[in-house]
Amino acid sequence: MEVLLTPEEMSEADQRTIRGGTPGIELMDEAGRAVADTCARMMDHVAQVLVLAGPGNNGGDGFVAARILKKRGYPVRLLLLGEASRLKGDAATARDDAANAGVPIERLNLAKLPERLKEARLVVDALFGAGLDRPLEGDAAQVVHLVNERRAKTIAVDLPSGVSGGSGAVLGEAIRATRTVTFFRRKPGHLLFPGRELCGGVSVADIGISADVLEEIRPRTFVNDRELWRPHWNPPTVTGHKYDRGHALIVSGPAVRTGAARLAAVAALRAGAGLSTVAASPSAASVHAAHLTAVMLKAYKDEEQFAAILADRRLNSVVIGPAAGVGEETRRRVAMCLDGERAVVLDADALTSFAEEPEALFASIRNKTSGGVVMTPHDGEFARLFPDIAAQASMSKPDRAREAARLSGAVIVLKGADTVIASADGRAAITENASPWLATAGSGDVLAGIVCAMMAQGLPVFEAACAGVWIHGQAAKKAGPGLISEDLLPVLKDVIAELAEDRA
Ligand SMILES: NC(=O)C1=CN([C@@H]2O[C@H](COP(=O)(O)OP(=O)(O)OC[C@H]3O[C@@H](n4cnc5c(N)ncnc54)[C@H](O)[C@@H]3O)[C@@H](O)[C@H]2O)[C@@H](O)CC1
Ligand SMILES: Nc1ncnc2c1ncn2[C@@H]1O[C@H](COP(=O)(O)OP(=O)(O)O)[C@@H](O)[C@H]1O
Ligand SMILES: [K+]
Repeated sequence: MEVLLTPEEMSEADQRTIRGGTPGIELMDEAGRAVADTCARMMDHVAQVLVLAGPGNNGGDGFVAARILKKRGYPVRLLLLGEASRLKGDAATARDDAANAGVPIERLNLAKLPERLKEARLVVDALFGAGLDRPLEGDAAQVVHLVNERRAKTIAVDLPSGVSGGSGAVLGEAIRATRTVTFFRRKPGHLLFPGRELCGGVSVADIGISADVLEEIRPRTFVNDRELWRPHWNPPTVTGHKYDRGHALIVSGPAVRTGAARLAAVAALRAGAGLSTVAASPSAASVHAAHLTAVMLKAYKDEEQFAAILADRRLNSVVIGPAAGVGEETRRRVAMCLDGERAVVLDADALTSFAEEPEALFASIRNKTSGGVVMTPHDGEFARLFPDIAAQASMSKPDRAREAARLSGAVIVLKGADTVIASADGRAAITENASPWLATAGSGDVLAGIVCAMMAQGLPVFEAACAGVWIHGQAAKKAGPGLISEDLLPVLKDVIAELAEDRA
């Protein structure tokens, strides 16, 4: 399980380490050394390196890197943004050490920068890191613009300058790096877009901070990797029964919109639910009957018959929403699904149907005494249900999802290229295994089915949602470029097989 540290948590890790007896300058020396090592690895021969240093400790790391590279025989030049007299503490010490080692240090001059960039084979961006607290403008923005325009090979120290470590947002203007070297642990901004795209490859350097500090800091943001939820997933036992793996129920849309429910129902079965059943109106059921094999079918004429299907408690996890239709009928069915012990995945039209009265939906979710609820909105659906949270542009995606989880009581899967899963207890996981080929019609329906299957198998709700999103991403990798959502279904078998092997 990989934890991510917000800039505030990282600063706490630094401070705890310093209080524990490691001087800050030692941490800075290690950070700068890691940057210098990366520079050396990225150049096949000794050539000119240009270090751009900012006014804080990020700049301090740049001074250390310049000093070490100089000692190793690299021609180095350092350009300082702002006045040397403003440097404080460790950064001021690092500057003096670099000057004493003979590093040529100049004040950064915009007019001369293009020429300096032309001379350099590699640029080190040590302008701003975790301390970025407002948008870059003026000279700082100009510097970034000129570096990006030059398309020079660039190593970012900690973060590409201009990228927020907490949210991945670009504040004003940001460096497009070839590689980013960060320290101790990755930050959310390395995984969240647009930051992720600007980092290039990310490496994490050990700078002498002990993992013990994490016990005190208790980070709440994680990478959605396999380790996060794998301990909760089990392959079938030797003498297992299909009911041991749960029974997924997928509520279908009308006769002309049945595909979404089938995608979810087959996905649920493939993702390991012991049984999967589609519930449909008689006209929709006759369409399904021509297509379904291992998935079962139950027709219902009216609300009473729908209630009779729900009365079977073995159907322990339900998906409602894909192509369900927006309106009162869907709202009523959602309320019926929530009124019980089973786990519920609310997707697509089940979310949009409550755009006018989200509080009613949240009340039904909060009233639920057992069985988890997962909501799987994309940004548009999220803004319909949580307009006030969506309007807070400066809030990070994990914080938006956390707030929505707190408000609604559901686990929120906020979809996209960097899907975030968050729960009301404050945990949030960021996904990095998705493929852009998932942006295709019906892929969300497949995801809803997989998440439903994970809850049917008894995973706790947050872990079930994380597992579902991860498995969806792995399936896309296996299906490969050009996939359509139906292609995700057969390859789920391979993803599940690998999970099972992994344990063995
Ligand atoms: N002892 C420590 O705490 C360590 C810190 N390290 C480095 O220190 C960095 C954090 O250092 P700092 O907290 O000093 O922060 P930064 O060096 O990232 O930036 C802070 C400085 O930039 C200014 N600033 C912020 N946003 C600005 C904007 N938009 N335009 C103009 N000026 C702006 C601030 O007023 C402040 O002077 C990390 O990213 C990492 O590179 C590493 O050396 C490891 C040890
Ligand atoms: N650019 C992207 N990169 C990776 N995954 C993506 C991208 N765009 C969308 N996805 C994923 O594809 C799925 C699309 O779901 P959704 O928007 O509900 O579409 P649909 O309703 O067509 O099924 C989600 O799991 C989402 O996270
Ligand atoms: K930087």
